[in-house]
This record gives sequence, C-alpha cells and structure tokens, in this order.
Amino acid sequence: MALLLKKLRVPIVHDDGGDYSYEYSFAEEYEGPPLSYSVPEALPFNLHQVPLAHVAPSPPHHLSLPVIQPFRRKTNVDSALTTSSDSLSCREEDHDENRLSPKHVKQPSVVTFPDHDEEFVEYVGGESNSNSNINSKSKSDRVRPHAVRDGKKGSCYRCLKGNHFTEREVCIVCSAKYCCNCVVRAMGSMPEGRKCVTCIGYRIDENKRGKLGKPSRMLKNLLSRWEVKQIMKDEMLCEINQIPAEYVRVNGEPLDWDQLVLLLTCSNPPKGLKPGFYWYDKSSGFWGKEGQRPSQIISPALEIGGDLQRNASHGMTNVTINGREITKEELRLLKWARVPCEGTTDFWVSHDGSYSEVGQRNVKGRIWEKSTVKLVSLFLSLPVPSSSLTPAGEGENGTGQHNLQKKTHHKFLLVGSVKSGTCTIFKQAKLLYNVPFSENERQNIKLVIQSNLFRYLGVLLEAREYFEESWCQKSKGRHVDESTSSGISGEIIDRTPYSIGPRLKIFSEWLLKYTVSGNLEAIFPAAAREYAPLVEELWRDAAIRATYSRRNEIKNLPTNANYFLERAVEISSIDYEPLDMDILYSEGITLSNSLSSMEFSFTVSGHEDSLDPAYQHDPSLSYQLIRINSKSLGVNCKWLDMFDDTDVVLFSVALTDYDEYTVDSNGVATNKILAAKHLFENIITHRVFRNKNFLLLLTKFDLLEEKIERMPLTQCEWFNDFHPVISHNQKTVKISKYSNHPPLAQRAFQYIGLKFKRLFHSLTNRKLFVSLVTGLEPSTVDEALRYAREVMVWEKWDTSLRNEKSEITSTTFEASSDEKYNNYYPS
Ligand SMILES: Nc1nc2c(ncn2[C@@H]2O[C@H](COP(=O)(O)OP(=O)(O)OP(=O)(O)O)[C@@H](O)[C@H]2O)c(=O)[nH]1
Ligand SMILES: [Mg+2]
Repeated sequence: MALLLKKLRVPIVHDDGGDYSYEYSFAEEYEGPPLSYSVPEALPFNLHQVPLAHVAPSPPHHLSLPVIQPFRRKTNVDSALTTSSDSLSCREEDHDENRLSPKHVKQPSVVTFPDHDEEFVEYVGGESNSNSNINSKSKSDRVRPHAVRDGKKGSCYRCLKGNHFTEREVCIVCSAKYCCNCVVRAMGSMPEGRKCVTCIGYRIDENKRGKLGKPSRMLKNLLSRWEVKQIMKDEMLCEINQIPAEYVRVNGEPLDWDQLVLLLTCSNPPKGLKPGFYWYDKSSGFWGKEGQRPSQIISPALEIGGDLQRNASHGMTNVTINGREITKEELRLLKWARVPCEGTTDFWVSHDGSYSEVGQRNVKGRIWEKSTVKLVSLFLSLPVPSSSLTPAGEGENGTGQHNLQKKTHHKFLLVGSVKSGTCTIFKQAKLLYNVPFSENERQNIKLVIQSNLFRYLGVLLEAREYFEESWCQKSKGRHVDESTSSGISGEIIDRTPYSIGPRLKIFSEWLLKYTVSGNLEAIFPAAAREYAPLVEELWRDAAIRATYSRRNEIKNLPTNANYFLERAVEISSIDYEPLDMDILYSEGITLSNSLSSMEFSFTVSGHEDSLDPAYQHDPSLSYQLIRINSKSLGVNCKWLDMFDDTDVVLFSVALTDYDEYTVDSNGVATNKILAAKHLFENIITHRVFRNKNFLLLLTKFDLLEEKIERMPLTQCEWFNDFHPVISHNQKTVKISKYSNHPPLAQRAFQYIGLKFKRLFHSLTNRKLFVSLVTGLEPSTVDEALRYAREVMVWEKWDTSLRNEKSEITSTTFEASSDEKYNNYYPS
C-alpha cells in the first residue's frame, strides 16, 4: 500500500520568483543529496482508517508552511511555521492531476528504436522499418516521452527563457533542456540520473547512451562534487538505464539478459556497447558491427548470439578467417604479417593470433608475433589484441598468478530478504574489524536516522489521531447511553488525552502528508534543520507522551524506533553526530540501497593463544565482505552473475519475520519468511552459485526471544509443525558464550535452521551451514564470519571431516544433538 502511495505526487503552489507554479512534485522540494529511501513497509492501520486528507492533503487556506528549496546550496529557506498565507499554501486546483505532468512532455506517438546501424531513426505513429526486426518493442517497455518545447528555439523547456547561447542540461529520456535555474527543480533528486521527474522509470534515449556518467559543467557548478558523483553513479548503474538485451544482436540473434551480462562482464568486453547489430567470432574474439571490418578483439569463447556468417563483415576477398570472409584491410594486414594467403583461402585463427589452414592441425604462425604488425593494424584501423585477453571460463579461475592472488583474497557475499539485517551485519563487521566509516557513509547514516525519526514521529502522530478518534467514539457511546437513560442530550467531546494544540496540529498534518504518501524524502534534510524545535515541543506534549506510552499497540512502529524516539530532541538537532550504537540501530548504510563492500582481516586480539583454527590469524589473508540489497538483485536475481567469484554466500534471514508480511506493488501480501524462502531458493539454485558454500545467518534472535512468548511460530504456514514440548525445569539454555536464553526461542531457532537446511539439501544435495546472530552485539557477527572462513576451508578438506563438525555454530549448544530435535520432527 505504501508503495502505491509513494507514486502520488502532491502538487504544491510555490512562490517561484513572483510566478506561481503548479508543477511541484516531491523531488522539486527536496534539499540535500540524492536519496532513495525505502518507504515504510506498512502504514499504521489500514488505509481506510487513514483520513483521506492524509493521502492527498488539502491543508486549510490559513495554513502556511515553510518552503524548502531544492539542494543545499540554496540558503533562502523560510524557517518557522507561520500562519500567514504568503509563503506556501495549497489550493483547490493543486489536486488537478493533469498538472502533475510537466508542460513539455507530450505522451508520444514518437518512438525511437535502434536502426540497423548504430544510428537510431524515429518512427512516427507506428511506421515500421522493414529491414529491422529489432524495433519490435518489448512489452515491458513503456513508450518513451518526447519533449515538446512551448518557447522559442534554444529556450529552457521549463521557464521558456534563454536562447541558443544559454547553457542547458538535457534530460536523457525526453531530451527536454533546462537552464541552470530550472534543472534541479525539473529533475529533482535525480535517482536515475539526469531525467525530468516525470521521465523517471522510462528507458533512456539510446542516442544519449554515450553521455551516461559524464557530468556537465552546469551540474558541477550547481551541486557539490559528492552529489554529482552520486547522480552519475545512479545514472550509470540503475537498472532502467541499462541497454535492453534484445536490442543487441550478435550474429543475427538478439541477446537475452544473461548473455548481455556475460558480454559486459567478460574480462575484455566491447567498449561503449550500444544497441545494434554485431558479428562476433568466438574463436578469435574478433568483434565488429554487421557489414563492417572488426573494430575490437574482445574475450573469445563467449556463448552469445548465433553462428558467425560468411558475409558478416561484407568482405569480398575470398579469404576466410573462422568462416568469415575478411575485408580488404584485414587481407592487407595478413599479407604484412606474412601469412601465406595465395592459394589458401580458409584459416582458423585462435584468440592468441595463432593460425592454421582449415583442415590442418599444425599451427603455421602467429599473426601478432611482430610488433610492426600491431602498428600496421592500427594504421589500417584494425584492432589489436588486448594484453588482458583470456578465454571465457579461464582467467581468474584458472591457474597461475591470478589464482595465487585470489587465494589471498576471499569474498563473502552477504544477501538476504528485506530488512533481514544485512546492513546491520555489514556495519557490525566494520566496527569489529576497525574499517572506518567514510564521511559519505556517516553523512548518509545521519540522514537516514534523522529522516527515520520523522517517519517514526509520523507513525506516532497517526496513532495519536486514531487513539483520539476511538476515545471520542467511546465517550460518545457512553454519553448516548447516559443521555438515553437520563433523557439529557450528550455534549460533544472536544478534549481527550490525545488532543494536541492547533500549532502542533498544523505540524502534524503537514508531516503526515509526507509520511503517509511515502514522500518523506521530499523534505529532507532541510526538515531536520528547520523543525528541530517543533520536534522538541511535540515530544514533550502530553498527548504524544500518552500515545507513546501505548507504543506496544502501534503495530508499525519498528522495534528500534524507541531507541531513537527517546532521543528525538538530540537527534533532530543540527549538531547531531551518530554514535556507534546509533549506526547499528539505524537502517541502511548507503542511501541508494546499492552495493556496499569492505575489505578486512580477522583481528587476533583476545584470541592470540587460542588453538581453535577459527581464531588463528593469517595476516596474509584478506577478506572482502560485499553486501547486496535484495531489491537490487533484479528480476530472477540477474545481477548475481557479477558475483561468480564469491567464496561463501552468507544468506540472512530474520527470525522474527514469521508473523510479518511484505506487500508488493500489486498489493499482494506475502509472509516475510515465505518471501525469504523464495529468495533463498532462487539464489541457491542460481547457476552461478551451483557449487558455492552457503552459510545461513539467522538474525534478530534477541527480538525473537521476546516475540515468541506472545506470538506462536506456527503463524507462518511453513512452520505449522512446530510444537516443542519444554519441560518445566528447563528455564534457560546457554546458547552462546554470551548469554542464556529461554528454551522456546532456542528451539524455534534450531527448527528454522533445520527447515532451511532440509530445503537446501533437497534442492542442491549439499549441506547448508547455519549461524546465529544473537542481536546487535558485534561479537556474534565475528563468530559468524569466522565460521564462514572455516566453511570455506572445510570445503577443501576431506568431506568426512566436514561432517564431523557441528553444522550449527557460533552457538555452541549445551544440549546434546538428540535433545535438540527430540520434540518435533519438521517435515
Ligand atoms: N534488535 C535487533 N535489531 C536488529 C537486528 N538486526 C537488524 N536489526 C534492526 O533491523 C532493522 C533492519 O535491519 P537492516 O540491517 O537495515 O536490514 P537490511 O537487510 O539491510 O534491510 P534492507 O535495507 O531492506 O536490505 C534495523 O533497524 C536494525 O537495527 C538484531 O539482530 N537485533
Ligand atoms: Mg538496510
């Protein structure tokens, strides 16, 4: 539900240098670096319980709130809440949805698709190109908007001012151009790079692919270096901006996604690949545009595209290399390299340039042997082999130097379902192994904490309304009863323990407008700066205290919210610097939910004398922990191809997910454990991970202990056979070195671990290792990562030895293995 709401744009009338503009959306008001927060997974109460005004609020005419300018460089921010109508107001017409799409965007009949050559031709209104099949648009593509300018040539598409000499930034989707005054307003926080707010979610104009990631002078002048870097990163990496695989045809066949990933991630990929028609010689690695001479030598032996055709490069020399008739320039090169071409017309050439005649085994020579050949090749505009050329499947996985280096650098890939704690583990590892948080990370975390604080306040305010309403209703009921029995008419209740004053009410309505619509990012970080005094006032208000005292009844207030709400005043201040514990309790580490990676070595402190191999330290070994957000894995986990050199996959599952639900964009609710199970199945059966070691990390045990006492595990249908019998004298169990735990939570943890192990075994016929993360205490993460290291080593040892090892560690149970499972038998 929240996801649907996120798409609503609430237009706001804004005083824009004297003109009133109606085109505001959240991104235009955003001040600060690009944010891409996840919206709250669920809203407090159901939508039908939320007053409609919160979804598309229409504040009263007298209400006026500060204007928050886009990006930090603007300083002209109205500060306090006022009751004058000058600074910002909303009008009836603001809710006209038509106003949400900018003037310049025409819902198009004009579509661009790749032409036979690399150029693109515009097809107007369904006209098709007869010699190109590629323009059969994939169903998932929406028609790209096409900008129409209302002003004169050279003018800005938004303010319609300027001329040919005005510097402008171009939208990579619709080609609308904006002057420096309008670009940030038109493009907002640019989560997908330089796109108008309304073009977000659309594929880019392929003619602009070459410009991706190259910032303009205008952006550099307008924004900070960090902001520009982030925008360019998003522009290059976000999924929607990638080439549609089917737009790349190799040897006559369109690629599928896997093939495109293979092509782009091979050791020597084609440079600046654009949609188009190409030929590829798998044996030699020669690569070129269809009908043209080779332009590059890329990695050979990639399983992509169809069979190489004789006329692929339109050569007319009667000499073939690997079945392709070569061009005149190539023939000249062969002659220069003293390859005997007379009389012999067919050669086999391999990726290292060695050639033989077709039908004969012996190698006759190597084309690139003489350095002059490379020079001539450059002169003839022919490619020369790159030094990094290795056939697909060799290289890093092969023997030799590469392998040696790899041995000293092991990779752990950390992945898990939504909110399963991967970020927390990553941050714990950073603190453990003294890997400092960069300034960017600290800044991001601070923003996350502050914006979440406002989100939690929003949840509290909404709960307050709900409590107030139900109080009124109950009282009304009482009055009606009393009045009917006494015959006196009941009075209207205007004050309840949950009522707030008019000033806070205005703030509350304003904040709810953003939290309920999921557009909180629109007001950050300016909000934190401007409204700290109001947060303080709100937090001290008796109605909010009364609401907070009923926090256990507020379903969507995350458990960690208390930690931050208790320090609301401190956190919302400008000088706030997150403590280590704040960092752990906060969500996220990167704003863009992208990949995070750190290198570390296991420290030895405290375990120097240990004989346990887990604590013996080899300083020559370094490890890399890569955390990827499940949302970034893409459909069918396609990005996993990038991680084929992973040594151990750490899959994290939150033990508390069994009674929680996740709602997808279609409004379908799925139990979070079942969603995690589904993701787990996808990952363990992914071809890239066929023989990888897996370690299951079961997180949030501390929260499970508390939850399981009031909520049975059988809430999740997968766990419906969990019926442990716990003897009365079994009060606590020592589950780790650190603490004692009630037996029910321990049983539940073992049971869940076993369910995943069985699932893993049934799908891969291999053994899953399981580790427990008992809470926010970093030492349990240390144990888990050391265990991952052991798992990796055991894999190389005798399997029988592996079997002797405990399969569930980091938690040395004192109970015997018989005792562990004797009360239930999961199917
Ligand atoms: N009490 C407690 N809280 C935890 C634990 N692990 C994670 N959390 C909290 O749960 C929330 C979500 O954890 P994250 O680490 O952000 O989860 P994630 O897997 O990165 O989630 P995504 O961002 O959706 O990928 C955070 O507020 C954490 O503080 C735990 O073991 N105990
Ligand atoms: Mg996270």
